[in-house]
Amino acid sequence: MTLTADQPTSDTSTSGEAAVHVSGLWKIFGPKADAIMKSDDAQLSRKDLQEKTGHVVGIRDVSFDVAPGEVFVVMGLSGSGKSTLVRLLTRLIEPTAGVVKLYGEDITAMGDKALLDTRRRRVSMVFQHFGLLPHRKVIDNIAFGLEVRGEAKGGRRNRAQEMVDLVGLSGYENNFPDQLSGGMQQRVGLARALASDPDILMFDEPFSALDPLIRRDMQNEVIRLHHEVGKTMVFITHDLAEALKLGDRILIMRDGEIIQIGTPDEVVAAPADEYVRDFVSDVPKSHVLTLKWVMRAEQPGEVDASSPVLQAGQIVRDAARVVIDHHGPCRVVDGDKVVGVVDEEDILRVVVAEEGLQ
Ligand SMILES: Nc1ncnc2c1ncn2[C@@H]1O[C@H](COP(=O)(O)OP(=O)(O)OP(=O)(O)O)[C@@H](O)[C@H]1O
Repeated sequence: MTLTADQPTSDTSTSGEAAVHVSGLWKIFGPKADAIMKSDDAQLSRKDLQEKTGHVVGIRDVSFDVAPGEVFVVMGLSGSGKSTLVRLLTRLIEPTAGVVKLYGEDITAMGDKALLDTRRRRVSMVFQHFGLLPHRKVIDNIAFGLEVRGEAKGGRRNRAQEMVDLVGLSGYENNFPDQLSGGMQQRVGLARALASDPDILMFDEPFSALDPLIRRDMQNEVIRLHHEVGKTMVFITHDLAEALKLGDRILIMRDGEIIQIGTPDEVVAAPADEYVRDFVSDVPKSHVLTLKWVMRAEQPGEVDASSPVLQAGQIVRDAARVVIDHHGPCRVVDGDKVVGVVDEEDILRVVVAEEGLQ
């Protein structure tokens, strides 16, 4: 979600119990992964390890927490390890080392039955290929997970109908998947994922196959649904614009490693290295940066109690009108405390730098 004045910047550390807790997670692909993990070879680069042993490092020593209700985006180029990571989060593939906890439950230590149960209760996945059952109507596709869970027919029908309405598919309940457009099929996928009322929704590049306008609609749909149902979301994408639009925080991966974790404005304003800088170089800064990145220290006497007040977390573009209309410095506050000032020039500097990009 883009940050607005009344949305606090999400903290990079999470207090209390995390929705997803990952620590020291590794995945090495190949028959001798466990032996490699215990040897010095684990320290080799992905390329060197592959050349020496034929094994591939999918994920290397990854740790992070996702807070309840957060939209956490994992982004990276093809081959960076995004799909491997999301599969490890539900143990669809076995980690070579490390711990994954979902709402405090250590799934890496569970037996098969407990794992299945936790997966069913806690998580729903939405994939790029919708995985709809072609011979079932929309409503029965949506109810499928509830059926597997053994819920009674009446209850699951009602729940599925609620989900049909929630994702805007009313009137299409009795259609078959191939009678729907790609965007509508993905809405069925979303409704099916939500039907079982999971704590966490995981999306693996769900909109990559959709054309740009439908894709934008679906991104807005995810934002709307997040406002309505408030679920924790882990969203995988290779598209930076999508990551910036949806993420409270973004994890950027390269070669199976974390390069940066930050809020959209942190990633754009303070890229961790050249790889991230390259990614964000085309981003229109005024759409992402918050006032905290463009404000300056207050000079004595330049603002007073009548100067407009703006929140440090407000997006530059959204604050521009107030600042420009005021014709003078405005106060920037974090909570009640004045933390800096901005004037027309500070805003224009960002906007003009952005013009230079085009
Ligand atoms: N089963 C496997 N066996 C061997 N190597 C694998 C396996 N699965 C993934 N890899 C390798 O692990 C690395 C990470 O792959 P992964 O699919 O997680 O990346 P990705 O970021 O999701 O890429 P894409 O966007 O193309 O799906 C790649 O080098 C890939 O070739």
